[in-house]
Amino acid sequence: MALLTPDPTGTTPRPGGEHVARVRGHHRSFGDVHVLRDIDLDVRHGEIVALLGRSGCGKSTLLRSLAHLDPAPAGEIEVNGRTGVAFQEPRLLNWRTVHQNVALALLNGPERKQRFALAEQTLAEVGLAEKLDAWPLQLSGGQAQRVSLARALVSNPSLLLLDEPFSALDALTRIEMHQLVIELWRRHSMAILLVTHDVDEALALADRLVVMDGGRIGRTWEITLPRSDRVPSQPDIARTRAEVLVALGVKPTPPNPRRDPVTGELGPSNHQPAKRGAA
Ligand SMILES: Nc1ncnc2c1ncn2[C@@H]1O[C@H](COP(=O)(O)OP(=O)(O)OP(=O)(O)O)[C@@H](O)[C@H]1O
Repeated sequence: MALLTPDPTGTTPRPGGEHVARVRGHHRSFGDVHVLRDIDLDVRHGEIVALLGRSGCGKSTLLRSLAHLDPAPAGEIEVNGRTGVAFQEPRLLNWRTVHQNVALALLNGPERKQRFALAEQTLAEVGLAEKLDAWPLQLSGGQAQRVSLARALVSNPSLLLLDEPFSALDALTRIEMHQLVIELWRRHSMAILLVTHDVDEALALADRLVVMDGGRIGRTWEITLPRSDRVPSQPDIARTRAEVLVALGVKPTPPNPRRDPVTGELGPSNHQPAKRGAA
């Protein structure tokens, strides 16, 4: 049975229940290939869940089901309220301005003036108030991804779905985007489901980490520390990081003793090669 609750009109009130999304027994095949098997997943109101897994394990397929982008979902998929989606590529319309790109996400919603006012407000939230009239091709990769975030947020979703939205960005821009996501999450009281390959990104952003393996949900870690305390609690984070990597099939890294370049012996060395001509 497919139980879908899309909200194209944007009129569904915020639900009082515990879960913003609830998936039960979801499976998905493409021809003979079973990509998702018997998936159960809950996303609670206001939490950030990171979905990790090796390439091809079915993360994007699950996210597409939650975003109502899959025409053939199987099992029970219930989403309370609106969803917004941002993908790895910004997917902007190059023949529309930044302002128009964001306003278009509200096409089935309020009247034109309000659509553009909401788009302007959301673009200001992502730091692009000055770029309303810019064309997508005039933007940097980070700016384009901010527009994509604004487009996902403008309808005030209760569940923001992010499919590796920062993986193509440079490291510094990625850190800025993480800070932006946390700011937006605080302001918009929404839940976020983040698909990522990056364990450190997941640890930096998520309240809960879910690992997928072979089309199934595997282990889950609750990050119980308040977000503000997360940075000082490095031992907990390091342990979870190591466990997640093992769950992803990455062998634990052995200690990395330095091999003395001259003697070949293992262990830290302050050996300085002798200067030419020294006695
Ligand atoms: N429309 C489709 N038709 C046929 N096969 C598909 C389709 N969409 C996805 N698949 C297959 O389903 C599997 C899972 O794809 P999916 O994109 O969900 O994986 P993923 O975990 O998100 O991978 P990545 O991390 O590399 O993005 C892959 O083998 C993919 O080839």
